[in-house]
Amino acid sequence: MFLRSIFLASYFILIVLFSAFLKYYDTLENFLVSSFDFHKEKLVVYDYIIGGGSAGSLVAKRLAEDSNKRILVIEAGKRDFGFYNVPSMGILLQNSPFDWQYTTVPQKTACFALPNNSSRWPMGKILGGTSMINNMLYMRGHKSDFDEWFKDYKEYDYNDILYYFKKLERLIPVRDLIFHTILPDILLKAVVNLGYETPKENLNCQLGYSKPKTILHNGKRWTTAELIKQGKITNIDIRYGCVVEEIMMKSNFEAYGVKYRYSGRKYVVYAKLGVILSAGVIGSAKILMLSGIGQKKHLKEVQIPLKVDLPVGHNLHDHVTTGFDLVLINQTLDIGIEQILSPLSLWKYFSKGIGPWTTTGCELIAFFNTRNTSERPDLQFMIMPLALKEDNGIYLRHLMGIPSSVYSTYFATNKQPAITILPVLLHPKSKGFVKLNKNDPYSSPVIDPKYLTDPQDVETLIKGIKFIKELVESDELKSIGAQFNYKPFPGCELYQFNSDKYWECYVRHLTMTSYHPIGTCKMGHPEKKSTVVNYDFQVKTTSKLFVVDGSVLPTETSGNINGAILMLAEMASDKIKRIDYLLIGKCHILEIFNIMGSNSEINKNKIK
Ligand SMILES: Cc1cc2nc3c(=O)[nH]c(=O)nc-3n(C[C@H](O)[C@H](O)[C@H](O)COP(=O)(O)OP(=O)(O)OC[C@H]3O[C@@H](n4cnc5c(N)ncnc54)[C@H](O)[C@@H]3O)c2cc1C
Repeated sequence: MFLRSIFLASYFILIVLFSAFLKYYDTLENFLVSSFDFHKEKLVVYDYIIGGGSAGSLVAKRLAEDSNKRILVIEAGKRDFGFYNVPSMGILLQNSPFDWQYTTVPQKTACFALPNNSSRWPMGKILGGTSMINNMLYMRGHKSDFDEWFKDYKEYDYNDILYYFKKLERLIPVRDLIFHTILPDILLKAVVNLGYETPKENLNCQLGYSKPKTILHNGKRWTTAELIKQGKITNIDIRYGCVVEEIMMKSNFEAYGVKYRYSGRKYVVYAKLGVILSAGVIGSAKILMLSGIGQKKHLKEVQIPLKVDLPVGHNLHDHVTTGFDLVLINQTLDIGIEQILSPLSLWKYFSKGIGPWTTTGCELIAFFNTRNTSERPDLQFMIMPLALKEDNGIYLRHLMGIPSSVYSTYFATNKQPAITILPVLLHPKSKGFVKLNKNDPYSSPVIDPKYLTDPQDVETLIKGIKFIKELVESDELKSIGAQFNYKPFPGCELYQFNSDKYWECYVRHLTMTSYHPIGTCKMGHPEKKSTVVNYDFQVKTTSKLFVVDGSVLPTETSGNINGAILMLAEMASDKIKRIDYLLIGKCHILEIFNIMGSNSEINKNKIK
C-alpha cells in the first residue's frame, strides 16, 4: 500500500511536469516564431500543397517520388520532440497544445454522465496528426466495407483495395504487440471453449478474437510523418504552426493556392497542380466551408458567400463505446502504475525498446455480428488489462471526461482491480454533422454526432455487454477472479440491475467516443446529392482541389480506421498523379504569376 502511494505520487509529479513541459515548450516555440519571419524568403509557387496529418504525410511522400515536383506540407501544429514517440506517452499529448481539444455539443440522447452531456474529441495538432496521439492499432477493415463504399464505381475491384493495403504495408511497420500481460492468452483459451474463432492474424476484421497488430518501429510510435520529416526528402518543404484559413479559387472554381496564418500574420502560397486538403474530419470540412464550399443554407447563416453548394459537414459518423470498469478481477496484471514506473521497465524500454512502455493499451480485439445476419461484424471488443480507476483518478478519468461526482460514486468505490472490455458499435445508424459557429477560422465548430439517436445502436451495445457477461462467467476468467461489476451506475439506480432498461440507461449515461469520426466530406458517385468528393478525391464542381483524409470515408469500417484512411491515401496518390499526367502540357505557371500581378506585398508572399 505504502509502495503504491509512492508510485502514485511519482506518477502525479511526472504528469504535472510533462504537462508543464508541453505548455512551456509550445509557448517558447510561439515566442521564437513570432520573433522571426521565416516565411519571407520561402518559395511561393509549389506543384502541390497538402496537410501534414496521417493521410497527408503519406500523400506528400508519394507525390514527392517524382523529383521534379515541389511539395509544400502545411501543418497547424508544431514539430514533434523525440520523447513523444514513446508509445505510452501518446495519452499525455491529449489535452495539451498538441491536441485540438474539440468537444461535441450537448447530446440529447447520450453522454448523460459526462460534463454538459458532451464528449471530448481529441485530435492531433502536430506533424503526423492524430496518429501521434492514437493507440497505434492497425487493421484493414472488412471486405464488405469497401464493397459498400465503391458500389457505384464501375471500375471497382476489391483486388485493387488489397493492392493498396499491401503497398501500404510494405511502407509502414505493421507488427505484433511488443508487450502484453497474461490477459489475452487467458481470454483466448476461454473463447475457444465458448466456440468462437481465434484467427491468428485478423487484419481483415473476420469474426472472432485475436491479438491486434500495431504500427510500431523499434519500440517507438511510428507515424507517416517519419516519411517526410525535414531533410529526408529534398523536394518537400514543411511549414509548421500555419493554420490554413481559406482555399483560393478562380471564378471557374479551380484551386490555385491557400491563405494561411503563421504567428499572427497572414500569407498566401500557390499551387500549380493541386491543393490537397488533409486536415482531418473537422479541419477539412471547416476549411471548405470557410472557402464558400458548403451547404447554401448554412453558409448564408454564417455570412459566407456561397461558391459551391455541397453537403460539407453532413454524414458525420463515429464509433461509440461504453463499459469502463465492468469486469472486476482478484489480482493485478503486470501493467499497473507500479510496473510502468519501475526502474526495470525503464531499463527495458530505453535499452531494448521492449516492456510495458511500448503498450498500446489494447491487448485483444474481437469482432461479432450481433444479429447473425452476415460475416460482416457490427460490434468490436477492445480488451485492455487496465481499468479507468488504475491511477486513482489522477489522469485517466480526465482523459475520458468523467466528472469527479461520477468517479467517486461509481469508479472509486470498487476496491478490486478491474480490466476493460469495451464494446464498440461498428456501424452506427445515428449520424450527425459539423457546422461553423461563425465565419472565423479560430472559432470552435459545432460538432454534433447525435450519438444513440437511433435505438438500434443502443440495442447493439446492450448485446455487447451481454457478450461480456458470457465471457466473465467462463472458467478461465473465473481463474483470475473475474466477476461482473454489479454496482448500479449513478443515474440508473431506479432500473432493475441487468434488465435491458438498466443497460439502456447505462449506455446512454456512459457514452464514449471510440475516436473514429469520419464522413464530413463524403466520397462517392458525383451524381449523388450526399457526396462532396468524387472517386478521384476531387471536390465536386471544382478542379485541382482534393480531400484525402478520414473525412472522405462514406461509412465506418468494421474496425479501427487509420489503416483504411492510409489505404485511401495510397489510392488517392495514384489518382492525383494520373490527373497530373493528363494535365501535362497545360502548365498554368504563367497564369499564376498573372494572378499574383504586380502586388508587391503578394510577391513577398505576405498579404497582411
Ligand atoms: C485517442 C485516439 C486513439 C486512436 N486510436 C486509433 C488506433 O489505435 N487505430 C486506428 O486505426 N485509429 C485510431 N484512431 C483514429 C486515427 O488515428 C485517426 O482517424 C486518423 O489518424 C485520422 O487521420 P487524418 O489524416 O484523417 O487526420 P489527422 O491525422 O488528424 O490529420 C489532420 C492534420 O491536419 C492538421 N490541421 C487541421 N486543421 C488545419 C488547418 N486549418 N491548417 C493546417 N493544418 C490543419 C492537424 O493539425 C493534423 O495534423 C485514434 C484516434 C484518437 C483520437
